[in-house]
Amino acid sequence: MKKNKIVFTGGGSAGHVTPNIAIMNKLKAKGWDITYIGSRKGIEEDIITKENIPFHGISSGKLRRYFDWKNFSDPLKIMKGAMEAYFILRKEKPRVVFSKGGFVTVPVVVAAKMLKIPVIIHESDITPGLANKIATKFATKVFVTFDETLKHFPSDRVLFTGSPIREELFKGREAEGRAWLGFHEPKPILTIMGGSLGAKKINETVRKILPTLTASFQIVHICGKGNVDQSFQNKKGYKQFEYISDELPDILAASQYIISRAGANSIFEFLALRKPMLLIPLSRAASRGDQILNANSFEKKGFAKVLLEEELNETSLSAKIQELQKEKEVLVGNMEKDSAPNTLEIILSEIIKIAK
Ligand SMILES: CC(=O)N[C@H]1[C@@H](OP(=O)(O)OP(=O)(O)OC[C@H]2O[C@@H](n3ccc(=O)[nH]c3=O)[C@H](O)[C@@H]2O)O[C@H](CO)[C@@H](O)[C@@H]1O
Repeated sequence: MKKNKIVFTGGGSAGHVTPNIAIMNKLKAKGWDITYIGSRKGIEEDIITKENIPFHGISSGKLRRYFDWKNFSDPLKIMKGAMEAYFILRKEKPRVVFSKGGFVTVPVVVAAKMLKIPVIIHESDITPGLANKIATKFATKVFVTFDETLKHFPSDRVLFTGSPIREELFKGREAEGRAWLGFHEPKPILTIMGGSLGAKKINETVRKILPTLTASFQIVHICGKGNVDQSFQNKKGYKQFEYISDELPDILAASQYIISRAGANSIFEFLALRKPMLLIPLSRAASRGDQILNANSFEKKGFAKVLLEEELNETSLSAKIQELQKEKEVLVGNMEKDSAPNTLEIILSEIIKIAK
């Protein structure tokens, strides 16, 4: 077995990748050697190679609980992925595989189990996704972001850690953010983030009320790959991006308000940065409803306002933004009182314990 090697996996959307960065950077600083396995051509390849971490791409397929013609071809892709993962792990000989979820992780954890390599998984959402449900069967330990999630996993293997947040996010500089955006007016900045892959209905509704919005705010709109609308490119006080990487800390530092999907990692980042947020969770029609639970938990704790996608239209969005402005101080006050666990320390010490 090679000394000090840990393999990370996770992908499909940025939420299954960015928390790994927080942990990998800390482990690297402690002298651990890190390698990543993700899907070929997935969002993870770009994000991870930018971090200078060796990346192995494998074949991956989606697991579905509903009929789709791809249900015939995807199992073959998953089997191919498992074989590829098996040979990578056999060569890399890590002490632990850390899996952040997403379909690509299933073949990796299966291969790790075959090679008797301990597996740790992290579940970000209140209820476990299908990939993590399967992966749990092969896991030595399961970390969870929400304490409400503890009941969904075997009590002897689950640990409440909270959400690992990249350190860079706390180093944002407001003035640099405003300068980079070219926002020089005193109006507050409202950042709209439709999840790491974008959100069509949020994008459309925002653009419909843009004249009203830009009268009160300067708008940063992260709309997802292929969703930038060229007809709004020269609109004053409105900047669109497909995805923001290195500049995100500065932009969040410059933002007074956030409108976002309720992806677990994003909302814990906004909480840590004390940003008043309006959450528009992905609907049950398009998901298993995990974001609705995430959003409801944040609303109940007084950290966020929530607008359901089914109720999203120009009028409801405008009204909720006004509520957000009115309740800003209360929301920030509640966030200030939150005592988050010492996530990175807990996670690092558990990983190292299992790796030894
Ligand atoms: C459509 C879908 O299945 N969404 C799921 C996915 O969301 P998604 O991938 O959108 O994940 P999150 O909102 O949890 O995290 C997104 C991450 O990407 C970063 N980011 C985002 C946009 C950007 O321009 N730049 C950037 O760096 C955010 O700071 C955050 O760290 O994983 C989450 C965590 O399991 C789930 O809660 C979501 O339900």
